[in-house]
Amino acid sequence: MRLPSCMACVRPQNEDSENSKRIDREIKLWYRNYNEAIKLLLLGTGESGKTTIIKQMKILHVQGFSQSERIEKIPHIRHNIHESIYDIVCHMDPLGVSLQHPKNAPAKGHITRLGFDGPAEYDEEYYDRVRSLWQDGGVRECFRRSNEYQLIDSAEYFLDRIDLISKPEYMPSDADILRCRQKTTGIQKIEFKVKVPKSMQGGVQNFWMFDVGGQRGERKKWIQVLEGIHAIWFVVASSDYDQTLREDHKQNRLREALNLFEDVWQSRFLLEAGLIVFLNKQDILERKVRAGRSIAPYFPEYEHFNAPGDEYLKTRSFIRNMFVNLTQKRVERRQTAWTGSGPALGEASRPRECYLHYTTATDTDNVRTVFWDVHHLIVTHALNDIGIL
Ligand SMILES: Nc1nc2c(ncn2[C@@H]2O[C@H](COP(=O)(O)OP(=O)(O)OP(=O)(O)O)[C@@H](O)[C@H]2O)c(=O)[nH]1
Ligand SMILES: [Mg+2]
Repeated sequence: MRLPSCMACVRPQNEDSENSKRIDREIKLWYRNYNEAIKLLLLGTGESGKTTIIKQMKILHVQGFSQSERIEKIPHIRHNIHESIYDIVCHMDPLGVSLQHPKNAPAKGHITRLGFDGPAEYDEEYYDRVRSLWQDGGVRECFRRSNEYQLIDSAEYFLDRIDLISKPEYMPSDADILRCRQKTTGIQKIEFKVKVPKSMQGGVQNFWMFDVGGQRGERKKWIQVLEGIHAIWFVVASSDYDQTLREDHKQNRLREALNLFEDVWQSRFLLEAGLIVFLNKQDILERKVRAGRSIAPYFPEYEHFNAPGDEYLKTRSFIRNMFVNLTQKRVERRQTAWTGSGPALGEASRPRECYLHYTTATDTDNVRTVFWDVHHLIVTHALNDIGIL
């Protein structure tokens, strides 16, 4: 890591050695304070779970969600209900799926006419329509085929809770906030403090965690936060193997994650940053695979892959393996939409390592465990960088 240029000019000319030592001490102290925070950056494609991890950091390391923050989420949660039912019913005709009960046709027509934005007011009449549609076998059939169109992951979670959410006194729980889907645009930062073990100089360590939007149109903003990052958490929606991107209906979501990971791994801006991959959405992956939806039609290489365990364990090992393989490929510095072009700056000052974890970002206990596993690694990496360890 380089000294900031403002620090390079504090050393006076013709200093005596005592003075020099004092100034060195001051610089080191100043440098410590200046770089006090360990900077983590969450990267990954759209809907992989980056913001959900930020929310977990708020639950685990800040004071959680205040009453006013919970109230702020209510319109977004209600809109998640609307966009879920809207996207399902709008895809029934294109997929050739009919309503089980023709009496629900007026409700379907009404929801479709409301458009994506939804009703001006979420009243009892609106919720009754959504409720009867969600109980219709045809709507469920179209929901089961949601990998063939774009539907938020929390659709079932919120549609199942419509009775609770429709109440005037409804207040979102932590679980509801973790499930609420709002696309990130721009860059957001959360700061928190974590105790450092005594074996590693003790005290308290500040963290700054940056969250960026993962959809293609958002990635050109990433360059603004790459400088001085200690570790990247690269988040992958492992369950997306049979889905296509919202922004490009021809591109498989998991393939996009693999391509993006390769760009990040090879980026000359991130050579010194530690890299931790979160193979996220394990709960959905397990459910899908156990329901008989194999990864093989989308990734034919799976047929030749051998690993112990049942179909789910084998699938998750296969996905892990695809990411590990990319870290073992020869480095080819490439121009990408988000790093621009320019000369390579040389290789990293130490061998690069990549750590992979299976995660379910909506599960606070799981994120707590994974955070403690990676925390030790990140602190070591960062303290090494500033010459403290
Ligand atoms: N079931 C389940 N849902 C998850 C998991 N991780 C994230 N989600 C849900 O997936 C949706 C997308 O998550 P976000 O955290 O908004 O994704 P993101 O990576 O920030 O997406 P962008 O902001 O578009 O880049 C949200 O509704 C989350 O609740 C998971 O492990 N399991
Ligand atoms: Mg986000």
